[in-house]
Amino acid sequence: MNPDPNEFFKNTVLRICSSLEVEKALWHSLLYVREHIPASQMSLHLYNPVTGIAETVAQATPGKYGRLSVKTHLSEKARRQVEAQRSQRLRRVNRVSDDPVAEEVSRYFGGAVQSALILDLVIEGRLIGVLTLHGEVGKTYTARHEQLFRLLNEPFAVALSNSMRQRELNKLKELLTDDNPYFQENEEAFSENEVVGADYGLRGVMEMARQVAPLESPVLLLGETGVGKELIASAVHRASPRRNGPLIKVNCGAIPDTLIDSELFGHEKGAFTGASSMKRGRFERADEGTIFLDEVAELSPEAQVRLLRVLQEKEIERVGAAETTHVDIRVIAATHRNLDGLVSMGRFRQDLLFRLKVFPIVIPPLRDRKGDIPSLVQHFVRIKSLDMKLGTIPPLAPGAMDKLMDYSWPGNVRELENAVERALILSGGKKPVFQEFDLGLKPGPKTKNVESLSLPTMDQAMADLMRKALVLAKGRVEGKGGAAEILGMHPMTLRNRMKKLGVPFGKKARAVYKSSAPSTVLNWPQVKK
Ligand SMILES: Nc1ncnc2c1ncn2[C@@H]1O[C@H](COP(=O)(O)OP(=O)(O)OP(=O)(O)O)[C@@H](O)[C@H]1O
Repeated sequence: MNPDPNEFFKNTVLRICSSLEVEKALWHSLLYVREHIPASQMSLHLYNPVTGIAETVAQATPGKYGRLSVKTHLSEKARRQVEAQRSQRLRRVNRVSDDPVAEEVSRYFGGAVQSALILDLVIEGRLIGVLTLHGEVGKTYTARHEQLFRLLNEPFAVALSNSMRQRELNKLKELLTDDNPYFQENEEAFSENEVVGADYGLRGVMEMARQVAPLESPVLLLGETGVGKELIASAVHRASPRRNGPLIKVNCGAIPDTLIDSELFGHEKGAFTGASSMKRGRFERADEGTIFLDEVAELSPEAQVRLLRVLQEKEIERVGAAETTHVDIRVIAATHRNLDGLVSMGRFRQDLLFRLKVFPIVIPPLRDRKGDIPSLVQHFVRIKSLDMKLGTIPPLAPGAMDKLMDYSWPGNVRELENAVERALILSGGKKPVFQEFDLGLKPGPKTKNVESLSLPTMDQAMADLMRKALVLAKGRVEGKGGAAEILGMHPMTLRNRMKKLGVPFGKKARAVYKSSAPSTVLNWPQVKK
């Protein structure tokens, strides 16, 4: 029986308004809609044209409904299709697989052989999301079905838009309640972001940071404690397309083993004693942004396995949850330890190291870039004087800078920062003479707080050489000027050795080698003698 369009519209709107939960409203609507249009499933999607991510947020079948967050990175072809079909707001397809966008989005749910009606939800010319109705196998939709379905644009656009607003509010509420310390950390990271020495002692580092920032590749920051690894991580995030997303820091060494799962992956309500409400983990909080895993070498073997899984699958499982959640994250890891050494001692997983060490950046210690000390001192004097409301920015006492330059700075930039602060406090802001430097700072022994490293093994030295050859060959293994030719080896033998030693090569790695200027070759991690 053909329903009167007005009746159909009115009755569906009543169902949409029957619940504040968009997934329940979708289900009620489906039960009514399928009395007039053949339908086995209805789903709601969002699309972000900047990231190219389509997200399925709710889905209903006659038997069940659910709120979801299943994200699909659309291929280039599908993204072009989204743009091309802007003028055609309703699409009727005989098989879901005939439509490049629907095919990719529904891959996760099956149903590629069903017919479908796909409606762009638009209000005041703005695309809010997409409503999809899946038919039954073998039954195609008619122009009449299309005409009825088109009527659902406005009510569903309003329902989806309200639901998304509510989701944003909940996210903010969570951030402000259970995530307060991280939120503050992030705010700080963004306001104090000047990298002193970017054009001088840290020029090589910043060049590498700039090269890798626009890519999605993981970054591994290596260097002694206090050299500025977190600062560089923040600089990479800010220069990346994810800059508007969160930068979530995890100090892997500071979380007790018993809490690490729930901290990183979150937990469901009632998952264990004390879990009185659902909590999102830090990976989930970093969704559409960057996660900074500081002191990554301190993770327990169990946590390393789970981290590897997140890096491979881009999925996490909250403690006590039956389902997995997709996360869209970029990983920056840091450590002051010698990860290769830890791998050979069996304390760090080799497969995890390969995943993290796609693009290593070594940050040199302060004693190796003394030229940065004057500008760092000036920088810290300025910001600390402002913090302390001294009302003036004091000059250094004569000779103080020479003493600062002579010192070996085992604690690196953080130690220098603290020394400046102490000197300003001692001088009381009146006579800013930096007396403490005269009294306390004697040139120390040339201490190195980086783990003492023995001679490289043959394998380490070979792997290092291969990476350098790949940078010079812009990632090409074979052919004229390729890494095999540079090293005087047969390409097949080189590939086998690189596989064995875990040196990344091939299409994906090529982009990274290509974007590394030959001048950065020397910045690959060196094994110190
Ligand atoms: N190049 C720099 N310019 C300005 N400030 C810097 C620089 N490098 C480090 N700092 C400051 O020194 C302090 C230590 O830096 P940061 O925390 O980034 O080091 P880290 O290597 O991550 O330390 P850790 O190994 O202890 O985690 C911070 O206050 C940071 O702002």
